[in-house]
Amino acid sequence: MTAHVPNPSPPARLRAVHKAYGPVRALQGVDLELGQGRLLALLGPNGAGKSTAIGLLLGLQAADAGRAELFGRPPRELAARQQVGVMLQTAGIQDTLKVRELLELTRSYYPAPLSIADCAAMAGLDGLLERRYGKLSGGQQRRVQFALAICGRPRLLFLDEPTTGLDIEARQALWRAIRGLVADGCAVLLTTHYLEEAEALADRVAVIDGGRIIAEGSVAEIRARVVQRRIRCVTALSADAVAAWPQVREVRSDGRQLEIIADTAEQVVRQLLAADAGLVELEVRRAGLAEAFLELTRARETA
Ligand SMILES: Nc1ncnc2c1ncn2[C@@H]1O[C@H](COP(=O)(O)OP(=O)(O)OP(=O)(O)O)[C@@H](O)[C@H]1O
Repeated sequence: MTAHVPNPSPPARLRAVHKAYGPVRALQGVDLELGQGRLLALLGPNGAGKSTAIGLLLGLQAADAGRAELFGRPPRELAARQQVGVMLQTAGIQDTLKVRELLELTRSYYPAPLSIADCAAMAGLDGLLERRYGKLSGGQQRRVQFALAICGRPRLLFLDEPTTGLDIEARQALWRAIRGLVADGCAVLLTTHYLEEAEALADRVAVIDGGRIIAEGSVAEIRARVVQRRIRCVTALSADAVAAWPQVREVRSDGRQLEIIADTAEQVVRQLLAADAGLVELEVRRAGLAEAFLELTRARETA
């Protein structure tokens, strides 16, 4: 990597941003900061304000109050834009062009782009360069979109649902490429509905709901907001009987297995084993990011 003069301004920052569309208050005082070499996952239910936040950072829309900055500059400035790569859900890519032509065109906007061979290797485009974009499968098009996002050697990358429609192998390959970019110092803002994707890639997670950041921290910190344990087993005990025990919050049965959500595991497991000597397939796991996310957003709904 080239040595950069230390720059105190983070790659992306929203400061006390408000944005309304008529009566809809899409963002209500949002602060967000993404540092160099970091991956921030922005999570939220439909309509939470994620696209609006990204739109402001890309300079596609203007804030009603507060500021959006890229590298300390207004997002529309060319110097800021030339350091940014973008993979949005609405791609707007000319589908009569061949993949190689698309890459050449996009590379020409940047001062020091990657070679076509490097883009193809990083995005898994083997054998696709001479194909027309419009004739590719959805997953192949997604990989081309990723190649176009990274071809300018960006220091800041926006990835909006990057792995939607990719098979497991292609998803893992993309995750490897994203990790490589972050290790090289690129800052990445990721939105995803796959919480295991955020869990696998993010240093930090910001949960947005109703236009406000309702939680922010490392994956472990967000996970720790939910202390629950999930206990699974095959038992002769009924779901109703177990649901009445102290520390048990919820019990579900699929007809074969019970799934018990509890505040702590030990006491419930002891009680299960004491009550059913024939109990098998016991499994205890802590809540993941998905459960934490659901609990956080549900808590806001009922607040
Ligand atoms: N151009 C617009 N005109 C009017 N309302 C809009 C417009 N764009 C977004 N909204 C509204 O603003 C709110 C935030 O929308 P936004 O698209 O930012 O959410 P999101 O978190 O990206 O949702 P999704 O996960 O569904 O893409 C929603 O209530 C949405 O209906």
